[in-house]
Amino acid sequence: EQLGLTRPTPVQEACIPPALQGRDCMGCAKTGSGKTAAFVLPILQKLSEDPYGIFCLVLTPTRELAYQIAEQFRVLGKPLGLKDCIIVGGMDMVAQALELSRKPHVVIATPGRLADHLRSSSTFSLQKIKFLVLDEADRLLEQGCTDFTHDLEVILAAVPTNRQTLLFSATLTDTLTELKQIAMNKPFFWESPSEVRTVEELDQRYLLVPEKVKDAYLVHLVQTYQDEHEDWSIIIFTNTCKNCQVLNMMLKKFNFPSVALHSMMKQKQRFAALAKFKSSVYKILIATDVAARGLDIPTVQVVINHNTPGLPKIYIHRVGRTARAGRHGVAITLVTQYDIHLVHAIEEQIKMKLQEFSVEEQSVLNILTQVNVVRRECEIRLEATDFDEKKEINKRKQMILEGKDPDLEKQRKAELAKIRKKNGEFRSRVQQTLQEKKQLQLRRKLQKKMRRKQKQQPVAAK
Ligand SMILES: Nc1ncnc2c1ncn2[C@@H]1O[C@H](COP(=O)(O)OP(=O)(O)OP(=O)(O)O)[C@@H](O)[C@H]1O
Repeated sequence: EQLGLTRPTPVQEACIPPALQGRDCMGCAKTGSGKTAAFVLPILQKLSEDPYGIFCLVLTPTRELAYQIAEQFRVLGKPLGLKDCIIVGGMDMVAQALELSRKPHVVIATPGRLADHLRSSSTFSLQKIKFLVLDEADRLLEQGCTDFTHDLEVILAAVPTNRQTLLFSATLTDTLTELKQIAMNKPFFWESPSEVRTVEELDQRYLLVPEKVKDAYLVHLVQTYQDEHEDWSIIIFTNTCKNCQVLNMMLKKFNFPSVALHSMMKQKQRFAALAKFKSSVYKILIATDVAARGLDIPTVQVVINHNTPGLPKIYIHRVGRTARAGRHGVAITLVTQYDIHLVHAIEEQIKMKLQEFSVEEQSVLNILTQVNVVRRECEIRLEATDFDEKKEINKRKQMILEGKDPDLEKQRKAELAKIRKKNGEFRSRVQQTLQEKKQLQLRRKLQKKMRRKQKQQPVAAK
């Protein structure tokens, strides 16, 4: 009541009772529908009945999301005097180990850093946890650009089997089989009943643009929003860290209040950028998919996809950063001639058609040359800062911070690739042998049949 939550959302209404009854739960509900409170509330209820630490472990794919979930635990758990602890990469490991040893009630972690702690320290134990939560569960199991599977193995080996497991996401269905191996206790499964996979309050548009004039369209869209709206904030998603950085430099050149968020930034810069965007110091956040999932920023009215997402799932999460908790929002996807098949795949998945967004072409043409010149200038400036080289250095630094040896990691990856290649070759050899055997059997059968026929023919002739 104090927080203005007067009625449960459908996913809360469906999943809180079975969670309170002690059942494992898998909740698949649309973006912005209150999945976080759907697991936080029953956990707090159970914790209040039998408080101890470490009572619950929440895993989530990004560091920003871990802080956001912790915030929800803090707000809802304040009357209980809840003690939480956030374990994510890019932050001081010693301080984290100390916090873990103090037995907080709830640990909210990204898998990589938590697995590192488990490998390297014996100052804490997850052996007694009652709840294991995987938020954005499908992402945690995917082998995407960040592969969590090895770290998950380490974590799952450290938690008890008699725990209660809660899995949530807006896109669970592709990974159901894998998820059931984690929520083993005949999980209660709930999926929002609507066929369309995005929220009704979201106006979904596409804008067909030639690749070379994409940025001019982007500048035009942002300018229009700035001119026509008083209270506005936009997230622009782009495909790479470098593009994210260039676009931010470019929009700044045009005096737009923008800030970037991507994985090549230092963690402190990432948090600062997000905090300033949340508090509307900056009205535009340019981000890679590190911001695609889970972030709950109610003021975001527009999402612009500077590139069409390659996977419908990513589209669903990106556009879900607006139109949250019953609010309205717009998502505009810039589509080039090469991306039309991607839009079709998205439409097929979300079960609805995107509508065309109309733009006054002349206004775009008027700024085209200027935008392209500014973009080129920004690219040259960025190249001068060794951004690509930094990427390599950052990767190595990050690994060292996480207690890994970069060279060993490289070697490990190469060996893994070798094993995968060998396995692939072995599989194809087996398949080939099987096929050859099949053909041989078929040939033998045919020969037998022919022989039988030949034997019968002279008899018939007689
Ligand atoms: N019962 C409720 N009534 C009103 N608002 C709610 C309720 N429960 C949660 N909310 C609010 O809805 C917003 C979205 O919730 P939340 O971030 O949990 O969404 P989500 O389903 O996890 O979305 P995503 O799939 O994008 O991660 C939050 O600001 C939260 O405070």
